[in-house]
Amino acid sequence: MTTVETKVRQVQHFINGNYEASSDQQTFEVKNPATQEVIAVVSEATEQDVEKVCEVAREAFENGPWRTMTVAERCAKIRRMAEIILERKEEIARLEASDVGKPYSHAVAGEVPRAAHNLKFFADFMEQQGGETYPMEDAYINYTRYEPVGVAGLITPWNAPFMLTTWKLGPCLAAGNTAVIKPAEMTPLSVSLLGEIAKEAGIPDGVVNIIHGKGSVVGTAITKNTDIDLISFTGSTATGKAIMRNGADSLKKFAFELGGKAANIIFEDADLDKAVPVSIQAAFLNSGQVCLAGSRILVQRSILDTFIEKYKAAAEALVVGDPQVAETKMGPLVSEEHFEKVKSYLEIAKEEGATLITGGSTPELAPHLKEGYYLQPTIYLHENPKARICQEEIFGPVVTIIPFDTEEEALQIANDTQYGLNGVVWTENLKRAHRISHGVRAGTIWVNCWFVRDLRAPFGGFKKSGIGREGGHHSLEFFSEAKNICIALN
Ligand SMILES: NC(=O)C1=CN([C@@H]2O[C@H](COP(=O)(O)OP(=O)(O)OC[C@H]3O[C@@H](n4cnc5c(N)ncnc54)[C@H](O)[C@@H]3O)[C@@H](O)[C@H]2O)C=CC1
Ligand SMILES: O=C(O)/C=C/C=C(\O)C(=O)O
Repeated sequence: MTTVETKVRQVQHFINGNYEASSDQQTFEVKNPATQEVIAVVSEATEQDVEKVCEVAREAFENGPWRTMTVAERCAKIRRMAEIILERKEEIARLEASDVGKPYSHAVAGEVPRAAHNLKFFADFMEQQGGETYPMEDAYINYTRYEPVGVAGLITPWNAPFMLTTWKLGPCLAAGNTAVIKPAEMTPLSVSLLGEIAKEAGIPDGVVNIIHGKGSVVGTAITKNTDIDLISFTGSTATGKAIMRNGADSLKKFAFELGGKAANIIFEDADLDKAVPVSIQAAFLNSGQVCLAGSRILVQRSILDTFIEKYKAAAEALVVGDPQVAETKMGPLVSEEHFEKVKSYLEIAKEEGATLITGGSTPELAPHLKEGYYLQPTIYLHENPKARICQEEIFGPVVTIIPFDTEEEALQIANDTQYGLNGVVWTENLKRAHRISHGVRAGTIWVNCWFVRDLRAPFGGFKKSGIGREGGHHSLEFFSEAKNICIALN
């Protein structure tokens, strides 16, 4: 029995407090990746629509009440958004499951509550902010204020649409900016609800705006628009580069959280009872469509056979199926195009001489899922860390085990990548844990755990994994302009 939603939704832009169609009435369809059913018809913006939404957000910033209202009043409204999200969490999680294909159980217990927390956290955090003061003997005193930057373009990806949009919207609003949100065209459903949620929470019209359409058209138009002062983007490294090029003429501020190819390093003294299940999560959560995925598992050779035996059994035990069903641990890939991209790596692995440990084809599925974009959890073993499957971000349920002998070799392999978003280390040796954590060139290192998030901590990537940091005061600084005021005391 499937609980997959069959109603076709109409999704429109949210501009100045109202949902509306595109000026030319163009739309595009969105499909459920588990079944290929059409689940939504979405308005597709023209460049003129983008101009309009940016003007609305600019007007709301310059002349609306948002940036000048008290921080307490602003933050109360943001906290109310968080409450509404929790009140509607089942509905939002159902949408995320039918749009992205991620298990409902994960969305309802993990990502949607985290989305509410993103908003509440930044509202609370903003209220605690102070500033700096620098007295110059008894002659002058300097003090700083943090003021909003202006209009923010928030361009978000398809893998965790609702959670990742609120991760940007929280600090953007708390700091007093207005927003033009551009959700990924493949997964716009949950994010489109943020318009009505903002309105119900009492956020003034024009502060939160949402515009739908292709990245190449709508994303580019937002990036080039002179009413937009800054862009916060999460997505692929290639798109990050395009945004930087297109935003250069208008000299925008950028925060980029881009791709990854994290090393998950398992030393011979690791507690495998913990390392194996967490490394399964790290590889196959959201079908591996996670920028933080531990998709290169570096295993010390002395425990290679034991690790492979346990890891293979755990991967084969994962329930792959209907994202709407409680038992499902892994759903489909997000789209046909992405499915084909991920499958192309199975051919590449064959050509590169990788050893297939398990997976590599479509799983046995219930009849209603036969058209879905499903792939088994797939594990390869490869001795060559330079192979493409060890270097490129596959963004699917495909993981490669790479053996190593010494600590130095592990570090060398871990750092032999263009990416540097995160790394994972499994060892019971405290000194080694520190040594490896210091040696891996990445923005977050998890020791004996993975994807544990404290929203105060800096989050972002080294190398091609990003520019800048999000989290705590890092986010607020990005969404603020610091102003120094110097006062003569005599
Ligand atoms: N969180 C992450 O790190 C993510 C990484 N990826 C990686 O990127 C690969 C490609 O996925 P895509 O859907 O193509 O991701 P993408 O980076 O193209 O899409 C992310 C967002 O950027 C927008 N966008 C696309 N082109 C744009 C442009 N020129 N200007 C402004 N905005 C633009 C999209 O509409 C979407 O809202 C994946 O296979 C995966 O490897 C994709 C999504 C998220
Ligand atoms: O926890 C965060 O703030 C960010 C998580 C990012 C992803 O899940 C992703 O982009 O894949």
